[in-house]
Amino acid sequence: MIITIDGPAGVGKSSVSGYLAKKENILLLKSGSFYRALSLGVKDELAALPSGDPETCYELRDKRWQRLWHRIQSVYIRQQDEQILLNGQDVTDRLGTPEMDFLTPLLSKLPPVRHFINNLLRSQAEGRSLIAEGRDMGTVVFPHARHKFFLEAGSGVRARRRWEQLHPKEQALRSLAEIENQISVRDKIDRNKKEGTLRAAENAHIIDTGSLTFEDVCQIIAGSLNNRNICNHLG
Ligand SMILES: Nc1ncnc2c1ncn2[C@@H]1O[C@H](COP(=O)(O)OP(=O)(O)O)[C@@H](O)[C@H]1O
Ligand SMILES: Nc1ccn([C@@H]2O[C@H](COP(=O)(O)OP(=O)(O)O)[C@@H](O)[C@H]2O)c(=O)n1
Repeated sequence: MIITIDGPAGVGKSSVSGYLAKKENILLLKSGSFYRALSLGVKDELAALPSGDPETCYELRDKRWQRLWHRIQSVYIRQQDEQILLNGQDVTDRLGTPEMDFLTPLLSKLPPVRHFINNLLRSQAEGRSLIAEGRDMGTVVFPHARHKFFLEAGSGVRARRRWEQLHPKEQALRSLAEIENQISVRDKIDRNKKEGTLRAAENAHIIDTGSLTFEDVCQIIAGSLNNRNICNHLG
């Protein structure tokens, strides 16, 4: 059984899918973590590009692109339990930084990068029951998934949730408006990708989480899965 949960940043994908995967004792594949790990792996090459954006050199297919592509193909990413290993090293705690928030959409909008990660995700999933969360799990990576969900909420609500996740020291340094702006920039890139566009699959159950609690969302999904064992202590 494959369950997909897609949606934009801060909408609740990772917390809801993490909870459900634990309750069901099935694999959770966080596709964003794979894109983030790849960005971390080629961060120096990205920084060397003008404006740090690889799109131009990809379109020109020039030497800089060949160097970057060669480097991408040499990166080895694997999920082990809940950890993400980059070339054998646990990098899970290094993936959620503002730098990775910025770099990852720039890399993930390139079609060959998406094909590279899609193959990795499918190979991790082979023959297993799982929840896959991200942007295009229900539309591209697992189009035949039995259960598809798409979470949405306004950027203001999502920014507040992200801000509340920060340590008080970081909250003092970053305003809500700055975080909302960064989320909107990321949404724009993710919604305008040539491939793997952020959008709901036609047969996805769309849930607006903006005015719902975490528990509400879990219950709606559990109800839709028609599985009383999931979230049963919540209801
Ligand atoms: N329905 C909800 N209402 C309020 N807060 C939520 C809800 N769902 C998730 N959260 C909280 O919002 C924050 C962002 O959620 P997260 O699951 O990391 O989003 P995403 O994976 O979509 O970026 C987390 O602190 C999470 O606990
Ligand atoms: N299936 C996916 C998942 C993530 N991504 C990219 O990776 C970035 C980080 O994804 P994430 O899921 O870790 O981000 P959050 O929604 O948790 O903030 C996104 O902004 C996308 O650019 C993607 O292109 N396709």
